[in-house]
Amino acid sequence: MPPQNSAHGPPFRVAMAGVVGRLIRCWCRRAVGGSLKVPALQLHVSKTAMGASQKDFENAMNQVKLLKEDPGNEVKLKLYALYKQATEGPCNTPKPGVFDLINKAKWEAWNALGSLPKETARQNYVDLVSGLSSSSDSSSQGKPEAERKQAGYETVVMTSEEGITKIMLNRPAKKNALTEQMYQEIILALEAASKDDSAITVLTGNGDYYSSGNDLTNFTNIPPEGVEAKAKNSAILLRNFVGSFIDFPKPLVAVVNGPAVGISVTVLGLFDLVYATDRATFHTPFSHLGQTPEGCSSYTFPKIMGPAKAAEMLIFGKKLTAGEACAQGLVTEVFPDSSFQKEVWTRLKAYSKLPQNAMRISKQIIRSQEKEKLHAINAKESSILQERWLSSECMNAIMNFFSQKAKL
Ligand SMILES: CCCC/C=C/CC(=O)SCCNC(=O)CCNC(=O)[C@H](O)C(C)(C)COP(=O)(O)OP(=O)(O)OC[C@H]1O[C@@H](n2cnc3c(N)ncnc32)[C@H](O)[C@@H]1OP(=O)(O)O
Repeated sequence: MPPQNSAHGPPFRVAMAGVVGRLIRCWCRRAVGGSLKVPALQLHVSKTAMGASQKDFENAMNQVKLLKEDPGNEVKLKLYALYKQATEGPCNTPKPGVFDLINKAKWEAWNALGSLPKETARQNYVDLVSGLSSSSDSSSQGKPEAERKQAGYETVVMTSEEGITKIMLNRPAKKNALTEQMYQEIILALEAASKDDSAITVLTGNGDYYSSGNDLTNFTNIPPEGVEAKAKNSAILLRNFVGSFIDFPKPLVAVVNGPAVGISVTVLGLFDLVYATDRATFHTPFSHLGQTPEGCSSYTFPKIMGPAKAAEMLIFGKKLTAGEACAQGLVTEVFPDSSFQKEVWTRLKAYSKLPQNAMRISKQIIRSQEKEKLHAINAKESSILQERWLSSECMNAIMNFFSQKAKL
């Protein structure tokens, strides 16, 4: 008998029978479909392959997603083969049948690598992606500098001006819901911002929302390996995403231009300043979604606002106004919507002229006191969510959203 939260247990059967059967059939088609996918989309990473080159490997996997041009099937096959070799070693599966053309091509590409060591395959993957990225970037090099918009991002807009790097979530039609690509682009953007010459980094949203949190369609893109693998990969992505906020070395400011939901609220506890328009609201409907807190909020929220107020938000899903969030210490200051942008940017431009190194070192002294603890909490929250995502409570809540477009 499979466990209650198994992909093949009751929740899955309920979903199959439910009004969203069409959606599930679509998942299944994707799962057995013959399309040739670039392996970066499968974020499962060998746990044994740790160290600096593993980080390069993960970055390369993220870079593949951001390629502007399709590299073509030959290169995709090469990437696939190197990825498999780097993570699993020499080809270990039976050769697909003669009519299974795509899987046969993939198998042959992997098999052709023979006994190439995992480390070499990982290095070759990184080198291949680096070559692809630089040739795809070269097409944007002739852009006027005045644009100051940094190339390579599709779901966020990254700009640098007057000592401030701004990362703007850019899916206004979907309320800036965070897709997997968006999480990855934010990780990359934060990494780039941490190394650029700006004094301050800002995260904000385009349109009327700051962000509606995790894009619930993320849960519908099930890989051939199944829902357990999906949950595992999502937990890795979540952990990396939150980790890049924990480790961010410079002053980090949230310019909350409208309502914020879910993970876009929880990570606010890791920012140095949170400025909000009076139109903003702060909502963490985790229990409604059968989920549990992330973004280190199980630790930062009780610390910031006290355990009772934290419980109201994180357990009972109480939505706070900007004024309430400010009174509870989650928001630094609230501005009238009519003058929000002007007032906030004037303030930030003044701050950006303060001595950079002093600001950076001050931040690091503050963060260093609990960095390890935050990473441990992030790991724990991510692993608990990995289980939660497989629960019937969570699956049913997501089904509801898609079947009724239920508003929380
Ligand atoms: C891998 C890491 C995982 C980390 C996990 C994090 C947990 C969380 O973040 S939990 C929070 C998840 N978010 C939600 O539950 C919000 C769901 N959305 C809503 O409740 C509503 O859309 C809204 C209250 C945010 C806005 O309602 P409103 O009536 O103003 O606008 P809509 O017509 O509903 O939205 C416009 C458009 O955008 C789509 N959309 C909005 N938010 C999401 C979302 N989170 N996921 C997917 N899609 C979203 C909405 O479906 C509409 O799409 P269509 O125009 O195609 O209908």
